[in-house]
Amino acid sequence: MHILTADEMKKIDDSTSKEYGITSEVLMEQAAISIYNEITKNFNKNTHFLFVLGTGNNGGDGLATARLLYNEGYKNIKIAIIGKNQSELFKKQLKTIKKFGFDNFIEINDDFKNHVSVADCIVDGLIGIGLKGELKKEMLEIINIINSKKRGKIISIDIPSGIDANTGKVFGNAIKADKTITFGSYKLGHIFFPGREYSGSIIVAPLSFPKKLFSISHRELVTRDMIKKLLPKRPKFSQKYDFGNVLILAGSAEFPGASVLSAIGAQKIGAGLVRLITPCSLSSSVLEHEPGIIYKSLNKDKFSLRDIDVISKNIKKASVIVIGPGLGRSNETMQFVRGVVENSKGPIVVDADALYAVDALTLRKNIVLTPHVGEMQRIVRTDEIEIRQNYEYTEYFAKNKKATIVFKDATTIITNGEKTYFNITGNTALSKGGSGDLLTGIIAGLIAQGLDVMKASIIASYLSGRTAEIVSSEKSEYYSTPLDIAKNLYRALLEVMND
Ligand SMILES: NC(=O)C1=CN([C@@H]2O[C@H](COP(=O)(O)OP(=O)(O)OC[C@H]3O[C@@H](n4cnc5c(N)ncnc54)[C@H](OP(=O)(O)O)[C@@H]3O)[C@@H](O)[C@H]2O)[C@@H](O)CC1
Ligand SMILES: Nc1ncnc2c1ncn2[C@@H]1O[C@H](COP(=O)(O)OP(=O)(O)O)[C@@H](O)[C@H]1O
Ligand SMILES: [K+]
Repeated sequence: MHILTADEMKKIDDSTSKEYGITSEVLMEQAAISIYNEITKNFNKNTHFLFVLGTGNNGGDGLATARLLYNEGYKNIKIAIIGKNQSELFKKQLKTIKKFGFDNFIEINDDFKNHVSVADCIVDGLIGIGLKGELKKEMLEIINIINSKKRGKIISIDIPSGIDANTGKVFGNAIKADKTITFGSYKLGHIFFPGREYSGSIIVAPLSFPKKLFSISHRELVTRDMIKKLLPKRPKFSQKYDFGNVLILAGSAEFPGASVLSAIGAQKIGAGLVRLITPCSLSSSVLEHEPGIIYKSLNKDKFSLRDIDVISKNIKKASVIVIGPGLGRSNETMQFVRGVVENSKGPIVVDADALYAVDALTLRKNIVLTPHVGEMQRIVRTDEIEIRQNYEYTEYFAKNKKATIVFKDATTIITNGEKTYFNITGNTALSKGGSGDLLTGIIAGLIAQGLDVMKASIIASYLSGRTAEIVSSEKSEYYSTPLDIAKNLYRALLEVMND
């Protein structure tokens, strides 16, 4: 499913109307029917509704929904309208609902708090994708009152009012919805925090937008369907060399565990051969965890440039190289990273400490960088909030450097600067040292099986997140560890395969 900016949505709306003759009035009626259907699934005719509406088309959707409910015998409906500049469609909807005999409009006065507190369901149609800048004071006060409500449900039309549809940023404050019903496709504000949290559960009502118009966007949500299509095939008439050879250059005396998780990740996702080379011997044997891994230590503290000669055969044979997890950041090691990248033409996953060498590397499309927030911030040299909420930085960086980036966060961005995918599986079970090392191994294991770096990164992000959800539903987000995720990867895999 594509993920849209507010402008892209407006363009699609425009083309649907001008090129296909399906007018905004028709789309608004469809939007209202979708909201009506959702509401009537969960509430009955005794429900006390309060529609809190702005005077744009988001408010227009609200008026049309209230009218549909009223017409079907839902009599406990109140409508509060905030604002002066009524859009054309809003004006029409206001006339229409009055024609149906509805007249229970309430004022925003001292009684408003009581109306809010007695409502079983508040429908928020204050502002949709038309939000401009910081909220005006009056709007802010109304949102504060609605959010302080102790009981009942809040349903937002299109996007919680106060959330920027392009970034998920909160402008002053925003409605904390239990559910959001949006139209056509997700907007970026639904999938980036804090907007993602304010949206509650999200329902996408298709309306009559022609599907092909959505290709205006180069951004997509990673879905189970997508993963099912992308998973590499495992033909029966094959052997280990058909599933690739992963070379992992990782670890140091200080961080022995990271390399093990990467190796296990590559092995568990189905790579034919996984070879782990660490500078020093690991304190706990990788072989105890996964005897199938081929393991060698160079018996030294850390990697340095001259080790390239020792491992050059392995570099040549590898279908993909992982470099970075637990490597350390000494100058010698950074030279080693550079040497490995220069000595290989194949795909490389550059992670963790190896990301410190990025400025000195000549990147290319089949090199994937997998920074977390701190690493990304350092690479693009901007502050944390900016980088977490501005996917365009990441896209620009990928394009500029001609590399593929997996920017790991609660919403992960996977981009080569031309196409961008957002993964939203996962939870705080992954907010633990080692989750990224595991992810890196899974990405490499998929590249080894013949996928390009984008596809491999999409699948790996989805599967590690989904496995975290499955495992933590039994063991809690506190208890689940990266090793638990690695050992349960099969469950997310089977879920996708059997879907
Ligand atoms: N696109 C589609 O395909 C379809 C779109 N549809 C619907 O249309 C919606 C978009 O409608 P839209 O463009 O009229 O804008 P909208 O979200 O109502 O916002 C404008 C209102 O917000 C107010 N306001 C803004 N900023 C503010 C601030 N900072 N602080 C305070 N107030 C602020 C602004 O007030 P003003 O600035 O004018 O005083 C005005 O009243 C979309 O979300 C969806 O629900 C559906 O019908 C189905 C098809
Ligand atoms: N709250 C969260 N929700 C979803 N995914 C998360 C969350 N926190 C972390 N993750 C994921 O967990 C992984 C953490 O990676 P990273 O910070 O590099 O770990 P490490 O370097 O310790 O191995 C990333 O894939 C990230 O997207
Ligand atoms: K809204």
